[in-house]
Amino acid sequence: MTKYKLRSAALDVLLRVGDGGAFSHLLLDQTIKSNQVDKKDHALLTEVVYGTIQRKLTLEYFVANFVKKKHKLDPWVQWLLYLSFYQMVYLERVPTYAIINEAVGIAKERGHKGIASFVNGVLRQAQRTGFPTFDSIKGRDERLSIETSHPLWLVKRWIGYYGYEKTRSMCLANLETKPMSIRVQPMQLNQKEAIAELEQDGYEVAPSFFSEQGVIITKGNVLHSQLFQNNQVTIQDQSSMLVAEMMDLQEGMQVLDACSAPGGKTTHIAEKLNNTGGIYAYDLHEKKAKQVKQKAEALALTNIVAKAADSRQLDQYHAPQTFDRILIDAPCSGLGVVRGKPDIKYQKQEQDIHKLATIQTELLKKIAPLLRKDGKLLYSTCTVDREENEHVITAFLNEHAEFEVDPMFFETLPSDLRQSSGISAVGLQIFPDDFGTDGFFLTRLQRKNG
Ligand SMILES: C[S@@+](CC[C@H](N)C(=O)[O-])C[C@H]1O[C@@H](n2cnc3c(N)ncnc32)[C@H](O)[C@@H]1O
Repeated sequence: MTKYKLRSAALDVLLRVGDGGAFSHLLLDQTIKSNQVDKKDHALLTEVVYGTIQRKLTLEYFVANFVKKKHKLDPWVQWLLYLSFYQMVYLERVPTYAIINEAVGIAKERGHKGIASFVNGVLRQAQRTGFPTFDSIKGRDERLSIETSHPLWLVKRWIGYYGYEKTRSMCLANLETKPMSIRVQPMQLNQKEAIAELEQDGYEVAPSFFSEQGVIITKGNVLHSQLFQNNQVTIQDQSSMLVAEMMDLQEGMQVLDACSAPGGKTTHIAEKLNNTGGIYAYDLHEKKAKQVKQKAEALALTNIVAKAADSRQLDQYHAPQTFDRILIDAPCSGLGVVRGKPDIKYQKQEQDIHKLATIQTELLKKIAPLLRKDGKLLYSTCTVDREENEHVITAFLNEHAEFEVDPMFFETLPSDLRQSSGISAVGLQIFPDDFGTDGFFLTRLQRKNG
């Protein structure tokens, strides 16, 4: 694929993400497949698409500096300018003349000569004068919002919760590339063996302290490795791996996974049970339950029953105090994973958080009675927001005097996490700038005297 076609494909993805709201990682995978993008070009296409979305607010600010009536431009012209500016500012290895030539070619093909000459003029002016700094933006919060490309409401919300310095640090971390991590299938090999095999194949890797099954990939595309192709490892963020690690699982247990699709944590739980006991894995729709079944099959795990149901109604199928362990990996705003899924930060609105907090509270209220007397319930989200995390737990505990946070949860955390600034009386908030992982919240509840 020529570099020109590659950028044209990137523009198609951006247009659909920008205007249709489709998730970028899914669309990118489809584009790579349908355009038969060479393996060597995957990285550039991915970088241009993710980088442009990641920096969208900054790029809008740059474009507004050169084009007075930006809103009058067709969306594809706007995105072509963002895409080109992204490369000019952040991709030093791509020569500016090539970026301009290709943008002009795309503009000619999709529009007409007039648009091509407009695009040429804008890009050449930026090349001549350079890009504006952020100093002239009035207001500290506004400046942070544009400089790090996080919506102003989110910046203000995080500052309110965590202070300016922490917010700035999180916003900057969200612009960096996160190393991929994998979870080793323990019935096939262990962390040490996986590390040895990957190193032998030229990967640079390190063990994760979040999970004895976790391996961090610092160099190399693990999707191309034999271990991944043979289903001996699965892709999972380290924070997400901590969830099953903190469930205090033992062989033979009966487990409920109330929000299970696509099955990352269900299969981890199944592995920790060494394929014994039983896991009821629920999610809202048949299609989602199928994802869990497929993941279980791929990893040769047979202790999972995946079903479609609204988990707020599980009392119809299961008697009170049935399960040894329960996981509520709740639907959430996903603000802890914007580094890997940058479109989330523009799609989510503050009202979504309020709605999600209501669902989370309902899930907890309806599911907690299914926990056995001496059982443990783990609540987690992949978001950084007190309303969905600490406040949901606090409100639940205020209304359910028979439950408490399990003090052993804190004592059994990996030691680096025990020192973390995200520890509170009701759980652990992992921030995206703390350990190079996704932002996550987790806590463990039990019945008092349990
Ligand atoms: C954070 S995701 C779960 C990720 C999953 N635990 C994993 O590790 O792969 C939350 C899931 O909750 C599901 N969900 C939302 N509301 C639900 C409900 N009322 N009952 C059951 N599942 C629900 C969503 O469909 C979504 O798949």
